[in-house]
Amino acid sequence: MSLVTDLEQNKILIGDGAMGTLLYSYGSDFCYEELNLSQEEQIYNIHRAYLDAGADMIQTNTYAANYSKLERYGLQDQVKEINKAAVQIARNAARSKYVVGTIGGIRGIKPNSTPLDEIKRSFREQLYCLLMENVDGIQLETYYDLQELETVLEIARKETSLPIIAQVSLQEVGFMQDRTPISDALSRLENIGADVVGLNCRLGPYHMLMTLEEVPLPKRAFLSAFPNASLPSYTDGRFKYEGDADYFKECAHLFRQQGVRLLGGCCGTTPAHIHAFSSELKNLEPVTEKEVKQRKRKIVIQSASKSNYTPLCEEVKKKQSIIVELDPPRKLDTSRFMEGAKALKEAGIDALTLADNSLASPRVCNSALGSIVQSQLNLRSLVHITCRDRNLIGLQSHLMGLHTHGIHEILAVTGDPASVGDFPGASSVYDVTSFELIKLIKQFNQGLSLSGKELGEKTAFTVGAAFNPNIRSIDKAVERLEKKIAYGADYFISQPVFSEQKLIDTYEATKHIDKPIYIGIMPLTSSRNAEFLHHEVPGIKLSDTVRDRMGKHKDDPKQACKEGLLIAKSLLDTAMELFNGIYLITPFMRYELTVELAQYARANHPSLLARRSQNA
Ligand SMILES: Cc1cc2nc3c(=O)[nH]c(=O)nc-3n(C[C@H](O)[C@H](O)[C@H](O)COP(=O)(O)OP(=O)(O)OC[C@H]3O[C@@H](n4cnc5c(N)ncnc54)[C@H](O)[C@@H]3O)c2cc1C
Ligand code: MET
Ligand SMILES: [Zn+2]
Repeated sequence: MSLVTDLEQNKILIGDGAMGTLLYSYGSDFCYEELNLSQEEQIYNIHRAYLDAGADMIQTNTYAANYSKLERYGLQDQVKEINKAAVQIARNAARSKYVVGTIGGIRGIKPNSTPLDEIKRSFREQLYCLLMENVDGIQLETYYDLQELETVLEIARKETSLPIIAQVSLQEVGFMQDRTPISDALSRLENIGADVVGLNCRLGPYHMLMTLEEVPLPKRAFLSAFPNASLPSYTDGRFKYEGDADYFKECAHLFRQQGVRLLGGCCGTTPAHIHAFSSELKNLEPVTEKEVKQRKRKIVIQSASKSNYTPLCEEVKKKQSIIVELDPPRKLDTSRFMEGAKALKEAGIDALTLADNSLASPRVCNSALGSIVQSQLNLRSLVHITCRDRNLIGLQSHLMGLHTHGIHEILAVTGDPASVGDFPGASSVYDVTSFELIKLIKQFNQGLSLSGKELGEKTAFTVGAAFNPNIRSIDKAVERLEKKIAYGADYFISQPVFSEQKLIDTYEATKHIDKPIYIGIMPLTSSRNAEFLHHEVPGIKLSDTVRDRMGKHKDDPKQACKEGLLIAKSLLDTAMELFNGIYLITPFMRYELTVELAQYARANHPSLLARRSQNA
């Protein structure tokens, strides 16, 4: 008799429930799979408890017993011992019941770049260890990434004719993380040769049942479901699941009605949940027909404001343009900031850029100010977003807020680490890199959140990325530009450049790049400012001539400032010969300096002037 023949003979089989969360509830907090070696009896007792509750099939305690996951505990060299012990314990407990060797997905819910090659290596090793022992089948479970599951299932199918159960985890009702409908995912797994296809983990019966309503009965496979007990709560520093196993009694019938033939539990479930399933379904046959619900197609609409919005990067491709950074204040009074924004608007700039807590110190929220600037001054705002201050939840909520405020221009940057700022103990989040942030923003333009959830509208963001031409090897910086383009960057904004030769070198190194580059120009305000930048800011080097020129006015702040403006104007002239975009950086809220530079550019560079009169 095999598991599959049992299923073929119109039986509903009951699987076991959670292993990991049960061990956690008993106080284990290390590597659950290691317990196969050190706490054999405890694992045996858990298996027995599930069997006594009515399970027809149990899983080996090997969910994470592969190289990639054991490596976190320094146990990567014990893959064989751990899997071997797991099967032996389960086999002893199961007696005549089925034992399946469980292998869990490696890629989690967070976008995870564990390469497929590593996954394959890790998977093969664990699979061989399990197959060498006496298992009745293989259970592949908790796969968020369909590509990963398809890859490992293909391997497993070639290696064994034993029954294979292949289960994905829901992202939301009806869908995988990459927006593949669950019905398509399960049919692909069936086509690769899985004997049982289904769902496990992350969500409970409610979401799984709604999903299964849209899933037809597979033709050559059987359906399985291993729901979580509930959503978890976090209380007193511990994760907890609702313990109400009676709820699973009613659910058992609903799963049966959806055509499920193998029913077990995942996180938070206990022997009591499995008993609820088994006692309700004991004498019932599975359904052989079902009505499948068709999902209503949602229409994703283009953002209302997109139709009449011309992105900065489109404008700058045609004519030169100037954007100016004016950073939100560190204090609550925003009057000088607003005066500056108004003066810059009058000087004819194309956009105001607002940093995101630059140098990792808190400032008035740039999106709040950016929104006020747009609505009160009718001046385009370009807000910077760092990966430092917001986790994936905060980042996405922030993007939705920007969209709501009609802000479409974003500069996506890593962000100076918290250690350089006013709160060195604060955490630097970095859930995503600047590359991934660019991609995430572009996904919003498809109307999808990071996890593939529909946003109901497409955003109209254009994404700038940072470019640092001041590093020693310009080629490396250019490589990063190319990579950022591959991730979706529409244009670049550079760190300030302080030498004409550097401008020329930068032009030469980037002239093949077909995305606009805004070259940074920042007026020096004093000799001390020049020396600080030269000596203390990574990557920035001033030429001797510039330092000498500023040094001559060490004791005369007014003259030093004038000299700084002269230097900036000269750099501006060169930059405007070479680049279409200019990015003026306002030092210390001294907007009169960037106003003067913007006016100078207008007066001295006809192409910019021409565009102004065209727009007028
Ligand atoms: C125009 C502009 C605006 C900025 N605005 C802000 C802001 O609002 N708030 C803020 O906190 N910070 C801001 N920064 C600073 C920025 O976040 C940091 O300078 C960051 O280290 C570089 O940003 P990035 O996203 O381009 O980094 P990336 O290019 O993604 O680089 C990420 C990491 O790789 C390293 N790296 C970069 N180039 C190379 C290379 N060639 N080889 C090897 N490693 C490399 C970097 O040091 C960094 O640690 C801004 C920078 C620029 C240029
Ligand atoms: N079967 C595994 C366990 O219960 C599944 C975990 S899903 C994160 O430990
Ligand atoms: Zn689970």
